[in-house]
Amino acid sequence: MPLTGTYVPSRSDWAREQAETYEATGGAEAGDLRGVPVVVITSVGAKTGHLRKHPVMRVEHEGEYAVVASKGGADEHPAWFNNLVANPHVELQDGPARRDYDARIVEGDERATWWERAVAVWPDYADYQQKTDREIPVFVLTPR
Ligand SMILES: C[C@H](OP(=O)(O)OC[C@@H](O)[C@@H](O)[C@@H](O)Cn1c2nc(=O)[nH]c(=O)c-2cc2ccc(O)cc21)C(=O)N[C@@H](CCC(=O)N[C@@H](CCC(=O)O)C(=O)O)C(=O)O
Repeated sequence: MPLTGTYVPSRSDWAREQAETYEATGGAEAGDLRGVPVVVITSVGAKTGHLRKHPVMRVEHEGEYAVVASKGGADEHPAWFNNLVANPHVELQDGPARRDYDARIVEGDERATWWERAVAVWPDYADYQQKTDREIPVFVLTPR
């Protein structure tokens, strides 16, 4: 059941433009960041209940996806972190395919496995983690 509600664009112009172009073209345009594929997550705002869209790097394994709340190594989580905690039902668009998923934070060995997969796709994640004492959260999205 697709998410319904009012879409409110991100304050981050580059992320907003990438999300909107990606969605409008089924990933044919704005599909990558420095040549590495991205996917677009739609989440329900933890405070507003509005729909929020945020591109993240594509980290996929056997139909599940990792979503890394890195925010470039900032000391605070991205705002959308709170959305996935409060409202785990999200949509993920991978190219033209758009599906519903349940998001959960992973810890311990499971987190280590997914973190390794994420860094293999986007090595900058390791640099982001060096930049902050915050443990960068990893969500795993499982198809509903
Ligand atoms: C700028 C800010 O965005 P943010 O949710 O903090 O997310 C920051 C970034 O993570 C986000 O821009 C990502 O898309 C950036 N980003 C990546 N960010 C990552 O964290 N990981 C990635 O792998 C990643 C890849 C990526 C690839 C391409 C690209 O264009 C951007 C990429 C924002 O839009 N804030 C809104 C609030 C958004 C929101 O979700 N509000 C919630 C409340 C949230 C709360 O409780 O605080 C609500 O509406 O209820 C505002 O201030 O109005």
